[in-house]
Amino acid sequence: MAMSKRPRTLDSFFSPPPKKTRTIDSRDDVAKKDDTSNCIIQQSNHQTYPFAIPFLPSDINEMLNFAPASEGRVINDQPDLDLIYYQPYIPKEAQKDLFEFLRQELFFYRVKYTIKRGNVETLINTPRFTTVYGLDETARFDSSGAIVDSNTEKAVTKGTYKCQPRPLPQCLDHLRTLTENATSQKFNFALVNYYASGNDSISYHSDDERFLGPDPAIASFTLGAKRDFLMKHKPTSSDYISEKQPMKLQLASGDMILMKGRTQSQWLHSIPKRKTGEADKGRINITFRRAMVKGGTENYYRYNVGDGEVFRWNANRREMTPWRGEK
Ligand SMILES: O=C(O)CCC(=O)C(=O)O
Ligand SMILES: [Fe+2]
Repeated sequence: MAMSKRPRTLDSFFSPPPKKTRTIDSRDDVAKKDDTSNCIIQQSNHQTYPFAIPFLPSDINEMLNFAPASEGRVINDQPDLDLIYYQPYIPKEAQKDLFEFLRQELFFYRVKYTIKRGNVETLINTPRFTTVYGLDETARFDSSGAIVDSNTEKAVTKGTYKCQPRPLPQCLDHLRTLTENATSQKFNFALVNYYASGNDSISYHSDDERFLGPDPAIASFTLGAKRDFLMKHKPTSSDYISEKQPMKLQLASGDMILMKGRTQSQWLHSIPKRKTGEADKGRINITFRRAMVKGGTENYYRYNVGDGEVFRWNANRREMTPWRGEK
């Protein structure tokens, strides 16, 4: 991770055109000549990406050197609750640019899947845009973008994964490294949600899947619109107040909440639908997590990429539109 620690200078973005396209970083990160402006665009690419994702612009990158922008506040005054709330984590000057960069440059999905309750199959339309990058601890991407076993370093055999895992693009990998350093936690996945309006939401759930191991730490970022984040204790025989009266955090752009300890095993969280206003500006949520086994990888791609069409932000129409291979 030497690359992400060194502040990148303007030079590496606007240097003379190279003789030929050359590989800059591990995986398929490449420097490409942009014919219109005659400058070098560094981008992350991989055979699984619908399109390449530019590196973080150098000004955003430099502003992120000042993250975390505030000290984390511990919230553990309720049974089993264990949070650190950075209000904000992303410096003020970088919040809007980072939000707009990620909304413009990432590809998203609107995942549909069926669940079976007893004998009835129900079609679920995920009420938000999603995307995911990463691989569980049993494997990693080598410098060519191939998946290799973490222990043997040998390429995993075809069919080891049913899904098609994707490496984190540089822009998310950089934020991951910063977050790891600030929290002393390790992460191998970035899940991204885009809530286009108050009609997009996530219902009460906990991220307590076995593939995360016991008491997982999850770092959760907000960019863009402010949204209410509700938390309530799971039902117990102790009848805690927090089982019925949810706690409300108004997550604002740049905020990060680290959920750890017994938070996932004992609490539920949600982003409820909202009628109008602020939410229509759109909100990005990024969660960094650490999946321990292959089942985690399969689960994350199934529910955050799925097999439907690709969406991309359309700056003219100011909405996510189906992407059909232009650019
Ligand atoms: O959007 C958020 O803040 C929460 C997202 C979330 O809980 C999840 O993706 O598991
Ligand atoms: Fe969650």
